[in-house]
Amino acid sequence: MNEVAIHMADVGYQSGDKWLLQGVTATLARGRTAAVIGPSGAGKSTLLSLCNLLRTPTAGRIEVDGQDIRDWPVQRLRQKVGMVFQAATMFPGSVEDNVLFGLKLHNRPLTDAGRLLELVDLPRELLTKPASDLSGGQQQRVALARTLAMEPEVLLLDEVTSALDVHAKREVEETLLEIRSRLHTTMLWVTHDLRQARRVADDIWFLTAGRLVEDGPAERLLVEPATAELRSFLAQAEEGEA
Ligand SMILES: Nc1ncnc2c1ncn2[C@@H]1O[C@H](COP(=O)(O)OP(=O)(O)OP(=O)(O)O)[C@@H](O)[C@H]1O
Repeated sequence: MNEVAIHMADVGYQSGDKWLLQGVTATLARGRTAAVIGPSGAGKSTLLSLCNLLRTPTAGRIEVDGQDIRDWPVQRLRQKVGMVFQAATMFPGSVEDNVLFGLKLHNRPLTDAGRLLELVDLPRELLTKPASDLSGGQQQRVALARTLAMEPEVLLLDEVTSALDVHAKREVEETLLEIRSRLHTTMLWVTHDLRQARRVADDIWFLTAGRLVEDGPAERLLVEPATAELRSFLAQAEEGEA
């Protein structure tokens, strides 16, 4: 197994005549979590969407496990690199139908959906309930269980707690951290919440205006940012927290 989970080399993404990302080069080692931070519109979601080919990079290359993602069969890539979004989408049907959705779609052996629910701290009694009856926090956990059913090695998390109230946010965050320590999942975690980034990140990727301005260990970047851009971003975010 490759020690590098994700490697990006000079990655760019163009939409129309606008480059939404340019010259992104970064490496995420297996088992680590990088918090992707930066101002609104910096390209954070775009960067995530390139990693499982929801969008195709216009320039450069992205490797997962040492292999160019364009060489992966896309279903295999998406099984290996799972994604969870800000607003959990529940499919019509029961919680169980939702948890097993990906496995059925890919004709994979069905697993114990109750065990997956327990992994995300939900009681298995919920399996038979209509998914639409659950609270936002519970739906986000079901979305996570649905992704975990595919046994991904990498999780792309796009503001997964930002639609939740403070209590549910901390709970879903804790669940993710437990999953990480149990399954050693590598995570690329977009967040607007600097406090959350401090709690969860091994590494920081700081994007602004489509460029990766700084990346490296969180304990260094969050304490001694090298660039004026990151310094000013952190100062503003800290002001917002006060
Ligand atoms: N398909 C598209 N075509 C053109 N522009 C787009 C497209 N998708 C996103 N954008 C623009 O690209 C830029 C980057 O968007 P993106 O959603 O990746 O940023 P972000 O850092 O995740 O922002 P936020 O923190 O607000 O979610 C924004 O200016 C956005 O308006």
